Amino acid sequence: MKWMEKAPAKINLALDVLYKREDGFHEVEMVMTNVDLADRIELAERSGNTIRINSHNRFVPDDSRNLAYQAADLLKRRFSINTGVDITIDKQVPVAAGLAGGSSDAAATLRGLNKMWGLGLSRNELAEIGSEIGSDVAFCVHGGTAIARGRGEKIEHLPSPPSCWVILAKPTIGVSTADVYRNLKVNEVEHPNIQHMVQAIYNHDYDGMCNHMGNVLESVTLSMYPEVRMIKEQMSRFGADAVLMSGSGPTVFGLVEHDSRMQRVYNGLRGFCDNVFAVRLLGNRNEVE
Ligand SMILES: C[C@](O)(CO)[C@H](O)COP(=O)(O)OP(=O)(O)OC[C@H]1O[C@@H](n2ccc(N)nc2=O)[C@H](O)[C@@H]1O
Ligand SMILES: Nc1ncnc2c1ncn2[C@@H]1O[C@H](COP(=O)(O)OP(=O)(O)OP(=O)(O)O)[C@@H](O)[C@H]1O
Repeated sequence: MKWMEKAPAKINLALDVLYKREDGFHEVEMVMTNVDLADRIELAERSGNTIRINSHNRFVPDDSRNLAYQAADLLKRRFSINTGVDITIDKQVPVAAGLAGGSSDAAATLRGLNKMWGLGLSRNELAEIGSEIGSDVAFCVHGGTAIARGRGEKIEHLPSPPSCWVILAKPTIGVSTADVYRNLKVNEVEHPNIQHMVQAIYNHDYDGMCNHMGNVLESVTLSMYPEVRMIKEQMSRFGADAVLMSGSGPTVFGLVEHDSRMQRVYNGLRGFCDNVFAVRLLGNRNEVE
C-alpha cells in the first residue's frame, strides 16, 4: 500500500529575533504561511527493516542526512516499528532556499507514517517529535498560517491571510541558516512589528499585511550576498506590492494582488533569475490534510 503526502513550502511574512539563548539557538517570533508550491512524498512499505530515500534531485541527500529519513528513523525508534519504508521525494521546492523544503518533507513523512503505521498520534504530538529534527518542522506539520515562537516550535494558529499571488525568486546560491544567525547583531537591526502583522491578518487587510512585512535576517543575508539585494530591487521595480526575503534566504518573495501585474513581475524576473515561480498564498491548514 502507498501513501501520498503534499509537502508545501513556507514563507515568513514577518520574522523577528528577540535574543540569543543559552543553548545557542535564537528566540524568535515569526508569522509563517504556506504557498502553493509543494514536494510530493510517496511512502511505500518495504521488506526488511530499512529506510530508503529515492529522489532525482542531486542536491537532496539519499541517506541519514535527509530530514525525511530522520523523521522515519525517529518514529521507528520511538514506537519500535520493525518494518522498512521507501520514501520517494518528488522535489519541486528549491533546496537550501529559505522555503523549508527539507523541513516540510520531514513533516509530510511524519504525517504519512502516522497513518501508514497506525500510530494514532495527534498533530501536536507529531509537531513535538518533528521539532527534534529542526526548528521549522513543527510549523510544517501543522501547515496553514501561524505565529511561531521559542526557537520556532511553539505554534499558535492564525486565520488564512488575504489571498494573493506570491512571486518567488531564488538566486543560484545556497545560504547556511546557521551562518546567517551567527552574523546577526540583534541590537543593531530594525525589528518588524509582529502584532501589527497579526492584526492585519485577522482584519483580512491586504495593504496592512504588505506594510508590516519585515525580516531581521534580511540585512545579514543582503550584506553577505549582493545578488539578493539586486533581486529585491528588480521585484519592486517590476511592480510587486511588497517584497521580502524568506527565512534566512536567499529566496525573495513579492506579493501581488492583481493577475495582470503578476505576469509583469514574473516575466520581468525571469530575465534575471533561473528559479522564478508564480504561486498562490495558501495559508489554509486543510492544504496539508
Ligand atoms: C530561518 C528559519 O527558516 C525561519 O523560519 C528558521 O528559523 C530556521 O529553521 P531551520 O532551518 O529548521 O533551523 P534548524 O535546522 O533548527 O537550525 C539550523 C541552525 O540555525 C540556527 N538557529 C535556528 C533556529 C533558531 N531559532 N535559532 C538559531 O540560532 C542554529 O545555529 C541552528 O544550528
Ligand atoms: N528532504 C530534503 N530536501 C532538501 N534538502 C534536504 C532534505 N533533507 C536534508 N536536506 C539538506 O538540508 C539542506 C537545506 O535544505 P532545505 O531545502 O531544507 O533548506 P531551507 O529551505 O533553507 O530550510 P529552512 O527554510 O527551514 O531554513 C540542503 O542543503 C540539504 O543538504
